[in-house]
Amino acid sequence: MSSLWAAPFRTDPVDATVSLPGSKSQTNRALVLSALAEGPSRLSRPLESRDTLLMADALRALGATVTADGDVWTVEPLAPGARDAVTIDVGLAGTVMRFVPPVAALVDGPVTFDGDLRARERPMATTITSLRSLGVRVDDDGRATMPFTVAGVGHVAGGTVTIDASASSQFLSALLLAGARYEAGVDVRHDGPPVPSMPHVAMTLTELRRRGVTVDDSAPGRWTVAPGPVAAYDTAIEPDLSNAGAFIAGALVTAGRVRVQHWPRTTDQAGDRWREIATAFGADVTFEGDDLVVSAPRDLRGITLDLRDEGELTPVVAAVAALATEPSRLTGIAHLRGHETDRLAALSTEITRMGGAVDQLDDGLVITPRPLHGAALETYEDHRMAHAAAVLGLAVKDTQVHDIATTAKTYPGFAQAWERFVS
Ligand SMILES: O=C(O)C1=C[C@@H](OP(=O)(O)O)[C@@H](O)[C@H](O)C1
Ligand SMILES: C=C(OP(=O)(O)O)C(=O)O
Repeated sequence: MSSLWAAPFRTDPVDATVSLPGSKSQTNRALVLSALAEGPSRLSRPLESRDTLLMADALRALGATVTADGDVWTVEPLAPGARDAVTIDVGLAGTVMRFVPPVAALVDGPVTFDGDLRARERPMATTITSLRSLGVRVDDDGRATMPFTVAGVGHVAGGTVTIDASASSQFLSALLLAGARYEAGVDVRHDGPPVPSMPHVAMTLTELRRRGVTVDDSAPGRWTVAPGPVAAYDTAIEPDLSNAGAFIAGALVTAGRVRVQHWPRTTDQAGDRWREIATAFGADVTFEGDDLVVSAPRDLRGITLDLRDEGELTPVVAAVAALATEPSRLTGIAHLRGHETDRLAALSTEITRMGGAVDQLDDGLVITPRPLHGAALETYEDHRMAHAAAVLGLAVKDTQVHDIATTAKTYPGFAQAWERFVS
């Protein structure tokens, strides 16, 4: 049995300032590209969480060095040469399970991938088949999921590959991140329903270009990475704007106010869409210097949103929608069924458990606000379901949350930060 956390509840408006840990997506891209680079790179203010520590360990297992000195990490790239067989634990991290196999293909030695039980259920077939198309041997005993072994020989032919990245943008980002180090680079074409989470692909392109890699994304559905070196690069990681969502939501559901420190004015992060989402619910959203300030009205409007590009925001958006005054419709998010859990089913179950009304669509949710009552909410080893539960509990008395510690995937200390935020 997992432990139960009594979610803080308050009836008066929150008025708080928050400073967030670093972006998971930027930290893990910086780690991968630094491991593939020509010399040492430094990351300042990286996120130190389960997903990024798993990434650092994975790259160490492949021969990179990652050392921490305060809030600066230094990465020495992979060294060439034959390596003993290793097994990499991906945990439940999509970025580790999708980004590391194309890097492992460059290593001379077998690398086996495995992770949490749920990780074996997340879509992985595209990683395996795309590597095979690029000339890499992958042994999966026909499973098309973990555990599988990438039997690298120290170099990868690369070239043209067609994938269906509609289940996860990470399949595409993964090939682009490693592609410059393949002999022919990579020329990736997408064939299938739209690729979700396109801001994450834009982030991949930005990070590649910062490191001197030539990427062509001028043709729709096609991305070409020229073969060549990846330059060493020192980078400062931005605060994680997706994780800012819980705190913005806390202000929204209490008619309160939150100041999020150091919100970047230009960013590839999907979480930047919180500015538009909070506005759509009826909040006033402004920049004050470096900070974003969100002030919420007493009654929240319902919203109609396509969240295909920012699917990871859905759990917290859904929690706010359940506390609004009008129904909300969230679409474009069929791929969430392959996230940490089936998030559409999980949100429907948990909001319904509190007395709410949720209709599942093939690609989304319709949430109709109803008076909610406290309940013990499940979190399904999903950090963002735990954030959603904390937001619901802030507005609904006697809410308990199973396994709040699952937030350590991207935000160790979330429960303490939340208790400070609401006090
Ligand atoms: O590349 C990344 O850093 C991510 C891409 C997205 O994955 P999907 O495209 O699978 O949604 C996002 O949801 C995930 O949290 C992080
Ligand atoms: C989908 C997510 O994570 P992952 O990187 O494990 O895919 C997420 O953080 O919402």
